[in-house]
Amino acid sequence: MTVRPTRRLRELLAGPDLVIAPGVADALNARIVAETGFDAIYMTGAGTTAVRLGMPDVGLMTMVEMADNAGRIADASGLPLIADADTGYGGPVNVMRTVRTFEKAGVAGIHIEDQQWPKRCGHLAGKTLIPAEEMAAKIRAACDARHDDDFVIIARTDALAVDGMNAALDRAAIYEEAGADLIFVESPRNMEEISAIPRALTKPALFNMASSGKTPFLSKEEIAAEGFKLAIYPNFALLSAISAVRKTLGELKRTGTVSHIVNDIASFREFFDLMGMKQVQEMEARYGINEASRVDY
Ligand SMILES: C[C@](O)(C(=O)O)[C@H](CC(=O)O)C(=O)O
Repeated sequence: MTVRPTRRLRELLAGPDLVIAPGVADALNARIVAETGFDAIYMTGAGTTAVRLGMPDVGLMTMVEMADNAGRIADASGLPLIADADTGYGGPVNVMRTVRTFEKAGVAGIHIEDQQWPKRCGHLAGKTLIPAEEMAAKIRAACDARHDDDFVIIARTDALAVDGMNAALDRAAIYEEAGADLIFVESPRNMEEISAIPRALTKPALFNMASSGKTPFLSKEEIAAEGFKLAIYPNFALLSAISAVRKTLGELKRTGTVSHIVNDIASFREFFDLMGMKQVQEMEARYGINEASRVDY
């Protein structure tokens, strides 16, 4: 019997190692995360907004759009997925529906944050917060709503950038008390702030290895040594893709041909292998259809 993704995430979190979850915004990149051998995966909200809307992370995606995207990533990767669920998309009753919708999508856990809606990327200026008690009620509602006790609820606070470290840690304690399984203190700016976070908590801590440069770029050993349990790398796959696509299209525009770049990019074969064409052919063979397609591609 296959182990539920929620159980697998719980087992990873209970294990001795730092859990590393590269972020993606779509099913294709989810395949690459699985192929590379990671144990867990993250759905970035900033990346999802970029890929689905071509817009910045300022609270434009709806709950259903986010859960739909998450379901596709969970399916394509086969890995336990931690998904960005922004603010939970409303008050406690909205949060309950959010939890159930993400659960149904096959997600293993979500983080919800204490920003006011419309929220913005945690590494941008101009954030505003809801009161800590309001957020605590949302965390309680999230925990009550889950059908699967293994579904992981992560409370994120954006208070550090708004009200400072003491306020952020006070909020973290309130969210722990409300039942959060993990705590995500957004955008620590230096080693002193980074170190203070896991030390102050009673629950495991999430480290956001964001690309903004506001949080120092730490190695997995350094992140683990500080006492964090889960590290997300939201946008590095997407940022790599932007550079690669720009280079390829720039060459096409400049030279009018692709002949000189085909060896530098993924081949047609690699593309279909990555998408699971071999497995599709096996299924076709098992069900006796499409004899003609069972050739090498
Ligand atoms: C974690 C995050 O919410 C995301 O959308 O992935 C972003 C990450 C980023 O923009 O680098 C965040 O607000 O930190």
